[in-house]
Amino acid sequence: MSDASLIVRAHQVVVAYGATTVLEQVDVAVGAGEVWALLGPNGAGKTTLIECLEGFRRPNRGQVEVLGRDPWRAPPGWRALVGVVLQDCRIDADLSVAEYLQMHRAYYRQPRSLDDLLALVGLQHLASRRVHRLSGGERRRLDLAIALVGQPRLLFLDEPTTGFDPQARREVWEVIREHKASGATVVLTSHMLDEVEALADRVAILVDGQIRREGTVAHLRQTAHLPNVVSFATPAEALPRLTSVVSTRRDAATDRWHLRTYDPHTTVREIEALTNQGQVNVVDVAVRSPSFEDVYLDLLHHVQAEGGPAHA
Ligand SMILES: Nc1ncnc2c1ncn2[C@@H]1O[C@H](COP(=O)(O)OP(=O)(O)OP(=O)(O)O)[C@@H](O)[C@H]1O
Repeated sequence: MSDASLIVRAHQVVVAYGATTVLEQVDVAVGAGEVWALLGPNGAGKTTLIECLEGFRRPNRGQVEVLGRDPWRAPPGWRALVGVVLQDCRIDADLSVAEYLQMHRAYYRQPRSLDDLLALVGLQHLASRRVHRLSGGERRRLDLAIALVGQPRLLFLDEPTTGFDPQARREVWEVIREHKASGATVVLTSHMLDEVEALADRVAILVDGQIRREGTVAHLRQTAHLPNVVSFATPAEALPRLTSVVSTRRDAATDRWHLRTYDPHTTVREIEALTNQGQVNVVDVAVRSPSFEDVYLDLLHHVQAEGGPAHA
């Protein structure tokens, strides 16, 4: 990726709070139209890094360039190109949803229409509701609408769907995908791994102030190399040995076997063969690949065991 195509670039960024260094020579490169997700345990330094990219914090050392500018010294026009949904947006104003959005629309030369914004986040029916009377999830939707008022080229989303019901989460994912489809770039921070898997083109894992793993979800899955689980129900209390299986476990309460395997196709064929030979009577075969949460936890475990920095 050439530097010219980068929307977000950080080079050797260092941030310290007093004597404690919380970001250690962090590099970031996010291209136009990408959804880049930043993961990491509590206290890893994610918010600190994102604040540097948003221009709310000045690194002690290193360079940051976002949309071609140093965010810390960027001109007012730059901020209009950037949308931000913070983790905890407190809105104290005694305004209705529509009035609040209108107030934000006034900051932009070419804002989205009010109707468009309300429809985008599903708040049409609450346009006249006082903002302070919104539920947590409804307020979060308003936060997203505010970030999208100016049709930003770069959108920062910090835990964007906290407090959303499952249907609302999917709707917001669609909004984010549509925004990306319009050519915008998204920087996402979330502890919800299904959300990250659904949205992110690339994922970076920050641990103790260093990006220790980075890549597509598929790449990280391969790196983790976790087994699949083939499970099925059978009254049989013992199974013949299957060559493709790493380990087996029987759940006596449900008469269900769980077989860990790196080659689920072969395992399923081996089970079919046993059934055809009349050796066991197997029903309800299911194959489960590791979730992205399993993958993340496994990578984190390895990173923490390694101690020092080691990029995947
Ligand atoms: N203003 C501050 N002064 C001193 N220490 C701070 C300050 N802000 C954050 N820290 C510390 O810096 C470290 C990184 O904090 P940061 O908020 O960036 O982590 P995070 O990865 O966003 O965590 P979380 O997932 O819990 O939101 C933490 O140990 C935190 O306690």
